Amino acid sequence: MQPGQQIVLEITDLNHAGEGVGRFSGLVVFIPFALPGERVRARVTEMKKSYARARLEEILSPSSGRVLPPCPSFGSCGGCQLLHLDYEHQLHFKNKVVENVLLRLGKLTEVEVKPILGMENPWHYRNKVRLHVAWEGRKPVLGLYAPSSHVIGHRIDRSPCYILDGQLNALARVLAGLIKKHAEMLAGLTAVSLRLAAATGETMVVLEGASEHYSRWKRLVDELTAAVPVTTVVRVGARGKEEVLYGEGHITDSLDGLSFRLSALSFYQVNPVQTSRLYRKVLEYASLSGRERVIDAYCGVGTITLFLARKAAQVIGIEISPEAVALASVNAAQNGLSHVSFVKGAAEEVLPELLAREGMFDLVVLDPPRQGVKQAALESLVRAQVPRVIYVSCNPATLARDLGFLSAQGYRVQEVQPVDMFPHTYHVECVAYLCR
Ligand SMILES: C[S@@+](CC[C@H](N)C(=O)[O-])C[C@H]1O[C@@H](n2cnc3c(N)ncnc32)[C@H](O)[C@@H]1O
Repeated sequence: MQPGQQIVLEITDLNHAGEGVGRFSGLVVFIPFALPGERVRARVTEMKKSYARARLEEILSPSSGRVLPPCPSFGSCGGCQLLHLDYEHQLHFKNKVVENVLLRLGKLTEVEVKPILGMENPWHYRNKVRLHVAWEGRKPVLGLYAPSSHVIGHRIDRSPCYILDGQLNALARVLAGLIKKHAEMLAGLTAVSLRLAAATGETMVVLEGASEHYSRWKRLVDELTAAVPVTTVVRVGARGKEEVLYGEGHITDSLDGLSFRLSALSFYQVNPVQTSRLYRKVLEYASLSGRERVIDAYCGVGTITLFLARKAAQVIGIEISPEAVALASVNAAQNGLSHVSFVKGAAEEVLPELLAREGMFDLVVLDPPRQGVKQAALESLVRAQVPRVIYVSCNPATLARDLGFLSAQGYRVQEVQPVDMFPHTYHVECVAYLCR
């Protein structure tokens, strides 16, 4: 086999990124957009020692799960990878990814992986989008990047995004028109993020970029806020410095009876329907009686912390971002939860200190970024013999690595519940429950 060669092969699997996997002359071949059960013709694009990559050219016999992608940008936009696969098959694929990775990377042979919690309506679910501004000569174009590139793959003025909330699609269209109209004033604008608080309808627009002429961006803000309901507009400049251009600089959402203030850079789950199911699962595993002392590590603006606090005696949140910690404290106060506190710092430093200094905690919740939990934090759980741990993860590979470590150190992984937070993409969220 060599680059440029045409090959015909059967697709037997999908890899973690949703690409078709087959074999040719004994070598594994990855083919984006090919599906298991298909026989395809493909052209080899890359050869490595242990695998090859190829471009799909013709589907000789299609999979029963293949559907026509509704979005005209599918394939050229980096947002969705699975729009060609029907939703039931997507859910099945995600369950398999989790099972395989727990076995392969975590060496966990006896873990029960529950059937993934899918969405009843898996469309227009996202409450946030980051749109890039690409300058085609002097003309700015607003859209989503193509896969692994800095070229616009989906222009938001031409067609809506099928996984983005309808209100944000409408806002994005108006914004794209205004950006084109005011092109000469917007030098330096690189990206625009839109966020919706789905329960309250409040919206935030975040303009990103560096310019010597920010004052000129004001025209855009004036016209935008006159044309569509926008709650606040913020500019984020170099080193994450925020400047409020309109409104208060934050929006407020509510989830299961709790309200959360969010600012331009706060982490907040992007799928409100599934977030509620995810957090309820955490609460179910926590099975709190009201007497427990709990730590919520990687707590963001205090979302899971406050869910837990309604049922626990004490909850301490740990978070590295000072802005998120400040919002978490505001959120605790505005929900009237006074037995909650937050510590600013890295979980790998704060968690060992808290566990050594503050006596026994009944439960630790972990919800790290994609890199997973640092070794020092995991070791501190083992040392302190924390009886129960709940691990929320957006990356099955690091989840498997960390569960593998904890299970070798005396924890038993009772159950793993995948939750489909990101339909039509290869991403999968999980909640794992562990006991000593
Ligand atoms: C996946 S988010 C979870 C936030 C929150 N639990 C939620 O559901 O909204 C991960 C959070 O961890 C924070 N973070 C990243 N690295 C950290 C570290 N080393 N120690 C503590 N927090 C960290 C990020 O700022 C982010 O708020």
